[in-house]
Amino acid sequence: MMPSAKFPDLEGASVLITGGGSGIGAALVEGFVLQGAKVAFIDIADAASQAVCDHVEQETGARPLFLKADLRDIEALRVAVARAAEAHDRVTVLVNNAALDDRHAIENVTADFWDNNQSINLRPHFFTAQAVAPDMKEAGRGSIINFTSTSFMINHPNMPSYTTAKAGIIGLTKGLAGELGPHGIRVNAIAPGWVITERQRDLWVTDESLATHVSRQCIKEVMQPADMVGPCLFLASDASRMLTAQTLIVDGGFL
Ligand SMILES: NC(=O)c1ccc[n+]([C@@H]2O[C@H](COP(=O)([O-])OP(=O)(O)OC[C@H]3O[C@@H](n4cnc5c(N)ncnc54)[C@H](O)[C@@H]3O)[C@@H](O)[C@H]2O)c1
Repeated sequence: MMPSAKFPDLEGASVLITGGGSGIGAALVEGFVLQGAKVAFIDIADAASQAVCDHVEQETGARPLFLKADLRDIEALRVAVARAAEAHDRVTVLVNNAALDDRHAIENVTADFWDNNQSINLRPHFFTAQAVAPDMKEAGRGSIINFTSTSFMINHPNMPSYTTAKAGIIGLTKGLAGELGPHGIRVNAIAPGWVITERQRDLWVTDESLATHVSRQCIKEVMQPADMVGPCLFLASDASRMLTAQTLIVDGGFL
């Protein structure tokens, strides 16, 4: 369920989201559009992203801007950021959401696998921030929200490269917050617990694993992508004006 809260300062704001073509990112696209923001999103998946645009337009009457790019390609990422600013004015809210949570056994990880994994799960977070920073500095304000994960806090097995990147995102968040704070730019992270997206259902969820997980949450409900929207809007808006360099854990009280 989308949050009922309204954040008037987000109306007309230029928002850029990575990985908006499915899962949590698609919910974020819709959530910001519902606030009246001008939303662009970067994704590699064409058909899924067009479907998100169609759905959001049908629901809200406003069509988000889909920018097809592979975030591993820094030059393509820079072009996409520039196109978002051209279309919607300078980006003042950046949400680094895209990721790849492929499972991997330690003994099978090659240097190429490791580098490829980091080039999706950690590296773009820096380079998108670098690309939007000049415009945010000029505006004298900005909010950058990086999606990390509770997976590394709960010693999640089977994906050490992913969990390494997710831990790194917190260091990056703090480092950027210190550097950009004097310009009025805030940088925070959101650490979701288990959010049941289509991909989770297709690949990793079993009835048993989900029931066990939910039983350990304080709130005994399966988390949905829309549950990430409210915390993200709050961090994007001036309601959180003095909140920076922090990580909001949104896990239903699992930890
Ligand atoms: N779903 C969960 O349970 C969960 C838990 C903790 C953290 N998170 C974090 O929340 C964020 C969103 O997760 P999700 O589950 O919705 O992910 P998802 O896998 O469902 O969606 C990720 C999106 O990123 C896009 N993407 C992947 N690689 C890309 C690339 N190279 N270039 C451009 N786009 C690319 C995909 O096409 C997809 O649309 C991620 O940062 C994830 O680590 C999710």
